[in-house]
Amino acid sequence: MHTFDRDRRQSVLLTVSQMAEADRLSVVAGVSSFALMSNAGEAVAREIQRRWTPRPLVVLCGPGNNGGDGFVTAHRLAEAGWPVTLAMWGDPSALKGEAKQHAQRWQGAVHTLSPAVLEGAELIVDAVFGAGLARALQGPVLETLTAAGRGNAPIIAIDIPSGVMGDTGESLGAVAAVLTVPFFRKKPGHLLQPGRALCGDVVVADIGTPETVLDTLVPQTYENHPRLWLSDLPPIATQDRAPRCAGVLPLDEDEFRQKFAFSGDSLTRTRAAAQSCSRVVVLEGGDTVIAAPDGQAIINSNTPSNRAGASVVSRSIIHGLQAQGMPALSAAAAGMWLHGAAIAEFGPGFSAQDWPAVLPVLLRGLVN
Ligand SMILES: NC(=O)C1=CN([C@@H]2O[C@H](COP(=O)(O)OP(=O)(O)OC[C@H]3O[C@@H](n4cnc5c(N)ncnc54)[C@H](OP(=O)(O)O)[C@@H]3O)[C@@H](O)[C@H]2O)[C@H](O)CC1
Ligand SMILES: [K+]
Repeated sequence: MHTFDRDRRQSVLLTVSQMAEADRLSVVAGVSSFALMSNAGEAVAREIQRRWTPRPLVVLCGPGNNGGDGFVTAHRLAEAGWPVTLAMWGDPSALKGEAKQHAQRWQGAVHTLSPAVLEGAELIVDAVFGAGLARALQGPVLETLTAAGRGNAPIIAIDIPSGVMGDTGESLGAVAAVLTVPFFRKKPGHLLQPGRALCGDVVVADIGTPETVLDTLVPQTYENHPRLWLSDLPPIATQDRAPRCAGVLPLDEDEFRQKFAFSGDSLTRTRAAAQSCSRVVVLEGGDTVIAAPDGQAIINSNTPSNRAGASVVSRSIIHGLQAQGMPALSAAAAGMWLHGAAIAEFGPGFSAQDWPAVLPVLLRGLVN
């Protein structure tokens, strides 16, 4: 995990402040903020056109750059012949920078944000707040998004559903999207619950951010993926009952609360626990977090999101891997990922005894 190679970069998660820094570094590297926003809004339009034929679509814009992206998406889809209605929360003349420039290119009306603008909508684009969410939704924003959530029109969120905190996945009034399009990399809030469930499908768009910005940012959080640990994987032996995992402390929510008093989101709590006990800690759940004492953390995204309670199977796998010399963080990440993949492949009835038969199938899938 300590070698920051090209493959592992694909799994990086950036915090809200790291993403802002990535934007700043992109500009230094010669990609303008105007271009980043064009690329962002166009990417969202493209993802919509890939999935739906033209139909009445309402874009809900906010007062910052998330709203700016929404103006670009609206502009691009209207150019392509879609019937687009745009509504904005806040005063359009107060928009700044590239959001203002992109808003000026929008030829249609700018309606005031209210539930009434949703009338007749068959698709809704949520571009109210993204990374800049600073407090709970209220007033017309909350009323309009709540009405959108109650209706039948699918919601597409630009960057992250408005109301989900990018660093923690906490919801401050968000409604569920069917599709979320973040840019460059995901943020922890796309994987931590309830954020993960509110995002629907997550499709990361390339908006021209140079990969080299990651050299400066030195991220510490990853989405679990075999590319993080495959090269550390030994042949596997398993135990048939839940063992003590020497360098790894796997805990479900109840066990965690009995042992630690940390509060906050699961990423923050697991990191704090790992640091305090100088071991790799796994907090099992629908958004399992694996954290090392040095601050590195991996969020597992292939476990069913309604999962709760301890898993004898994943603990057995972790123990088996560790017993064969796999480093603790890699063993914990591999164990959780392989368990999630096994459930997806063979169903929840899968047990530790099935493991020797299942592993080759999973490994073949990975190699292919
Ligand atoms: N690399 C990238 O990911 C890029 C992302 N882009 C897009 O930019 C947004 C982030 O833009 P930013 O302007 O920083 O933030 P927002 O648009 O999300 O919102 C900021 C404004 O919203 C106000 N705010 C925040 N929370 C609330 C609330 N609950 N109620 C009312 N108003 C709220 C905030 O007001 P303040 O008073 O707190 O200042 C701001 O006015 C990112 O999400 C992407 O969509 C770039 O376009 C391309 C690169
Ligand atoms: K949004």
